[in-house]
Amino acid sequence: ASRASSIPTHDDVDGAAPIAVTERTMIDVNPPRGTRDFLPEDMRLRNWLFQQFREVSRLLSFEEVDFPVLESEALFIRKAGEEITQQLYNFEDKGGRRVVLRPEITPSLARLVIKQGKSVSLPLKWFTIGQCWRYERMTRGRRREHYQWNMDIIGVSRVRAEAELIHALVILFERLGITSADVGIRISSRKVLQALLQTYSIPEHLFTEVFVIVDKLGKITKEEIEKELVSVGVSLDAVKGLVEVLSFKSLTRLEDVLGPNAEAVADLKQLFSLAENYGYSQWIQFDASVVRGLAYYTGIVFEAFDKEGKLRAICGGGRYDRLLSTFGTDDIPACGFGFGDAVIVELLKEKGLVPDLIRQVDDIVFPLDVELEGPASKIVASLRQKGRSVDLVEDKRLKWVFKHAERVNAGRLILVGNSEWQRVYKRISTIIVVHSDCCYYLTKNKMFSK
Ligand SMILES: CC(=O)Nc1cnc2ccccc2c1
Repeated sequence: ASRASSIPTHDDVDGAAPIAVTERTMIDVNPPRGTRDFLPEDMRLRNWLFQQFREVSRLLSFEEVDFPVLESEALFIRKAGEEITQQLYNFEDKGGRRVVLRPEITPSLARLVIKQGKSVSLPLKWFTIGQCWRYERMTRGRRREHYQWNMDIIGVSRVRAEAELIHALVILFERLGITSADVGIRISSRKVLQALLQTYSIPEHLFTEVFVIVDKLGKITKEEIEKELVSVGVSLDAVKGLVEVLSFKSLTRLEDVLGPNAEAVADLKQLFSLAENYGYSQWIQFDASVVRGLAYYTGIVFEAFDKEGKLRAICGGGRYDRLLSTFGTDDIPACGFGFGDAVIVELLKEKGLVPDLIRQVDDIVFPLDVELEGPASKIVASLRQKGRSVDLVEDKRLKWVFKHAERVNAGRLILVGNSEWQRVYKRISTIIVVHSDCCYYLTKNKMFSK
């Protein structure tokens, strides 16, 4: 909590005549619940991470796009019971419109693709990094906002698209110094569950709800999962069958159950074969329990996880071939992933991989006399003109300036002096240079280097 200033009020000072006090209470200097400020050090890490995201996007020849954080609520109203739609940061604006702070990026991307219609040629490979919001009861003390890197491929129906997206993830992890011993990528397909639900003749309109419930595997108990499945109308023996297949970790076992012509098996085999050629097989594994919690996935789904099992999913994604048609246009195949800025930083800290991002300044300019402010300004202007970052310092003692030069890792310290100073520092010209690799200290008429 912020320190409130303590001004005596009437009751503090007994007996005194009431005095008019202008209550100077401090505003709460903390950001809203569940949100963060970024100090320079935090911002250097965030910018470094986002620079990695951008560089990987460039390597995959994705183009950057952006959307408003504020969206129409209608874009996110879905009836599948997803946590994300039950925590909408929604409100009515002054025009009486129902709006939200977006909880995810994909629906905005779908909206823009539809808006562009024929004016964009497919396939599209778009990426963005944007803040997403959720309104969580603070009981869980979890954050209400995070930044997400999203990569999406629109207009490619073959699993080549998923293979490309997974390549992006592998490149990103490798760039951060993370290996396949630290992180794995679990891959499955919603067509696995779909095929099973059909064998148990469960009606299609239940599929999405079943997916969202099954995604809670590992987060709630099996009994609760079974109870929720039965409550949406899945027969008990179907539940048993589902849970059994969801424990599969081998494609051949899956093929035994679904048969060699199952689409799910063909897709996954093709994906694992492409992975061989990309050279990232050691990063991926089939795991039938991966369903992901978003209602709109229709095919391959994947998520990256830390092999020590200490953290929540690092990122996740999948194919969503029906989303655009639910927004009223013809089917356009699509797949993508979302990669949050929180878990990855926790992982980097765990692995000691957080880079040492020091503050850097090329030059510090310090006029030694107040009447040298003018000449100092000329020096500053010419240095900045040359593209050097310059920190102009004034009203400080020289001792402080030297400390500051070290603190900000200055390449050079430029003291602007005049003839008097030359007499004082006999052997020193008016320009004293502090090199980053060795500092020159000045004591009374004597100079030595560290
Ligand atoms: C670990 C973390 O901060 N997760 C997080 C934080 N804020 C969100 C906001 C919207 C949607 C998902 C979110 C997820």
